[in-house]
Parts: sequence; structure tokens; C-alpha cells
Amino acid sequence: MTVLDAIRGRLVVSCQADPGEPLDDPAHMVALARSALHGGAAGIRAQGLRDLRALRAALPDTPLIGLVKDGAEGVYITPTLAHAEAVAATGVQIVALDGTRRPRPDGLTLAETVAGLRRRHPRVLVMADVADAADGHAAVAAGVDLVGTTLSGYTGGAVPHDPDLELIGTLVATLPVPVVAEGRINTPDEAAAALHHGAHAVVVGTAITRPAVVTARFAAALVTSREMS
Ligand SMILES: CC(=O)N[C@H](C=O)[C@@H](O)[C@H](O)[C@H](O)COP(=O)(O)O
Repeated sequence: MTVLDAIRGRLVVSCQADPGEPLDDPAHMVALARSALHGGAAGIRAQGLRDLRALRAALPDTPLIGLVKDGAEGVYITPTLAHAEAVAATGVQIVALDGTRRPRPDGLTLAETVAGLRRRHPRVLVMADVADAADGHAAVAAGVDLVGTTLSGYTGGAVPHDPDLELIGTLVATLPVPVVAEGRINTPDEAAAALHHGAHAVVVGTAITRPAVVTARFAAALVTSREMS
């Protein structure tokens, strides 16, 4: 079975911790990933070479989408060819990279990045994290294998509350490659809706693997409730 077949119609859980967070440790990421797989996830998305190596060693057969974040603004998801090659070298089946039309820090186009990556890693699949439909079309023209809605809402202005189901539907209707729903999918109903909009797979991160963020949402709701009573 191909890795795309393995995740078709299924949940992929993103296991990431920011530097300095209590969960920022490869052993914790492996435990989170094992928990996700126990719960029915078909694949894992993860960040950082250290975590990717640990996950690949612990879970050699699991579909793994890898990326490295370099900073937190602008083009920061696997921003350069060198980053993409380093991610591919960890043994992931899919390298996720910034697939927006913004200039890349190494001056390469997305097409040059994809071609360069394939020269050394001919079997790895490339997932373009895009922000809008025009990005999706440009990314497919650049040769990527799949497109994710990861960066919708994160390229300027306030971050929306809801997942971008409309973008998922638009990309599914117009692109010849699998579309992965990712970003702010916070409930099982939203995950199901993403699939209903035609997503090939659904990536959920924060709602499952960032307990500090989830706790803060509960705590904030209690503050609001106290203020209203
Ligand atoms: C925008 C960006 O940097 N997204 C990152 C990409 O890997 C992660 O921080 C997200 O957690 C991931 O996309 C999953 O999304 P959510 O955590 O909303 O389920």
C-alpha cells in the first residue's frame, strides 16, 4: 500500500511542541504519536529533525509527514531546499514545506525546490502547505504531490477561529492531487466535515497534542463564566 493509500479518509495527528514547552522532548513526541495511533490515527505529522529521527526509529512503518520550522513568521515551514533535504534524510515518506507564493529565503522557486529535493530523494512525496487556492494551483504547477490547507489564516491579519472548509472544497474541486485538510480542526465534527468536503486526509494537531493550549481554552471559559455570574 502506498503512503497516500494508507492515510486516505483517515486522521493524521500532528505531534509538535514549541521549544521550551514541557512536552518538548522526542520521547514525549513518540509517546504522543503512539497514543494517537492507539486511538485510530493512520499517520503522524511532526516537526524538527530530532523528533523526526526519534519517531522514524520508534515507528518505522507509520506514515510520517515531516517538516522543520525555522522561526514563526513569514516563510518558516521547511523554508529552504537545505531544510527539505534534511527532513527527507530522516526517512519520512512525505516532506511538508511552505507552498505559498511568497519568496523563499534561499531565493529558489518552489519548482526549483521540489526538483532539487527529488534529485537526491526521488521517492519522497512533497506536501505543499498553502494559504489559498492560487497557492494550491501554483504548487501543483511546481510539481508537488499533495496540498494541505495548513497556512490558510496564517499569512496576515487575525487568525480565524474556524477551519477553512471552503478552501478545502475549492482545492478538491480544482486540483488533480490529494488535498489534506489541516489547520484549526478542533472537534470530531469538524474533522468529519473536512472529509465531507473531499479532503484526502485530515490533520489535527492542537486539539489532540497541545494540552497547554487546550487547558487554556477550558480555563478561559471558566473565567468568562465567573465574570458573567
Ligand atoms: C500554521 C502552522 O505553523 N502550522 C503548523 C504546521 O505544522 C502547526 O503548528 C499546526 O499545529 C498544524 O498545522 C496543525 O494545525 P492545528 O494545530 O490547528 O490542528
